[in-house]
Amino acid sequence: MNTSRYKKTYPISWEQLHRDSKALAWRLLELGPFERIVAITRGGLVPAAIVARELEIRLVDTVCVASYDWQAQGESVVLKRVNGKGDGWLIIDDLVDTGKTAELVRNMLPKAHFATVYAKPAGRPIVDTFITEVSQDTWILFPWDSEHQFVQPIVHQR
Ligand SMILES: O=P(O)(O)OC[C@H]1O[C@H](OP(=O)(O)OP(=O)(O)O)[C@H](O)[C@@H]1O
Repeated sequence: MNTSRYKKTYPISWEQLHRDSKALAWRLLELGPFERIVAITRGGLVPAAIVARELEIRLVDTVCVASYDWQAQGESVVLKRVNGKGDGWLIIDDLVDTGKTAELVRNMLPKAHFATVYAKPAGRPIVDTFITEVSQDTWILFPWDSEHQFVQPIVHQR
């Protein structure tokens, strides 16, 4: 595991994720209509469900991408594709970081609108719409990857 590129952690609660995904839906409302959502697994699944609910989109597909080098963001492999050019489709992911995943999926569906909830500077140019930017050296800790636990008072954390 290579954690060296992260200096900060940005923990996100379920409530915040819900709120940010709804903010994304509000923005996408202006840019649609979209006939179908393509969620990038696995991180895109929860935001895609929220956006699908808010925009009343009932056609939801998945593109399944696995990166085998957790936190180091090494090679990504497409495990499942969808066919089509993506005209009028909406691709949803939780995060664009280096932009590698987005590039893969954009090549697959060049006409689709690409939206993420969070974006880091390196990946930002490749997405059409996002809500919150975080710095490149921040590790976004999603609610499905974490649980509540005791922490030391901050005076003891230095
Ligand atoms: O811009 P990139 O550097 O490609 O990183 C962004 C991708 O990384 C995360 O997925 P992850 O590889 O953690 O897989 P998971 O969603 O299945 O956990 C996230 O959900 C994006 O798909």
